[in-house]
Amino acid sequence: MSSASSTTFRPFNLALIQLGQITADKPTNLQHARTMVLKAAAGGDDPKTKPDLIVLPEVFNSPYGAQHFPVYAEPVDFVPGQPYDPAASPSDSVRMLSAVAKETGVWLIGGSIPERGADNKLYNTTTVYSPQGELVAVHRKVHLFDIDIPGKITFKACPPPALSGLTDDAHFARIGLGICYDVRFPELAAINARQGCQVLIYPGAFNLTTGPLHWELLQRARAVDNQVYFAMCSPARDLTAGYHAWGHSMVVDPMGKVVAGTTQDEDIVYARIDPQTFHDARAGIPVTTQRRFDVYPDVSAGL
Ligand SMILES: NC(=O)CCC(=O)C(=O)O
Repeated sequence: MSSASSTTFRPFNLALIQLGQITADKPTNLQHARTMVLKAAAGGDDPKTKPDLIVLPEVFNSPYGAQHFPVYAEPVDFVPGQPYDPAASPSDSVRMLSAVAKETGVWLIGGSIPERGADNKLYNTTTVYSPQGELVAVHRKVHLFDIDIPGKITFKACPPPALSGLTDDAHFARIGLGICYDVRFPELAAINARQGCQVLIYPGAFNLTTGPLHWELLQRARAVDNQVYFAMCSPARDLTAGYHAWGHSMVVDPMGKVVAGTTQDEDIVYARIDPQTFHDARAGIPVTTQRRFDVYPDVSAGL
């Protein structure tokens, strides 16, 4: 992994798949996700949108809900620093994601899946693949979604918390990963930005109560706080499902402008990630060099 100061940042194309048709049948979900990755890889109407990096949403292979995660969980058995052959993975999802990344020759952030760890605990896990199909990064959701807004939404987290926050050095940028509720914790994004990430990508699935109020607000806040590109990729809304996702997958630039997005249906959002916008934001409003850790030393501890 390169150091923060030497990280490359080149223009690249990003595609977010706002996946629909997430059913109770996992093989059907995997097949549909694969079809949509192939579609996204072909690019949109404009050939200039052909993506270098494709993203799937949070929990793309299972219905969303703490009662479903133990049923759909798969072992991944990835140990950082040790060789890992995705084609021989015990996870059906990992094998599919690796194969489709290789087939299309694009980088792939495989949304997230319920994972059963070697410790027999459940995790909500993102896996990332190179265009050769290698598993290059794994992120386990750090902050678990556990809220109670009376009369609106109550969601109890099932898996125990896990720490990770791995970043992925793709050839064009350093990309920081989080999952959904992680966006509410500015510290995680700040740490990744200060480790040199220029782009933060969080698969997510907000709901119809907090989505309209906070989904865009939080992404624009994290983008402006850190002067980075920020993107979240949601499942499409399915009112017949137990959990109603907000949708609205979007990409925000380092000035806080929403540069691409969609509404609630299945769709593919294409965006051009432009390092010039990143450099201009940091040159024009130089907060990244103006921080006063002498005044707030507790925040700098450990970073
Ligand atoms: N999947 C999640 O973590 C949902 C988070 C959410 O909806 C929120 O309001 O936060």
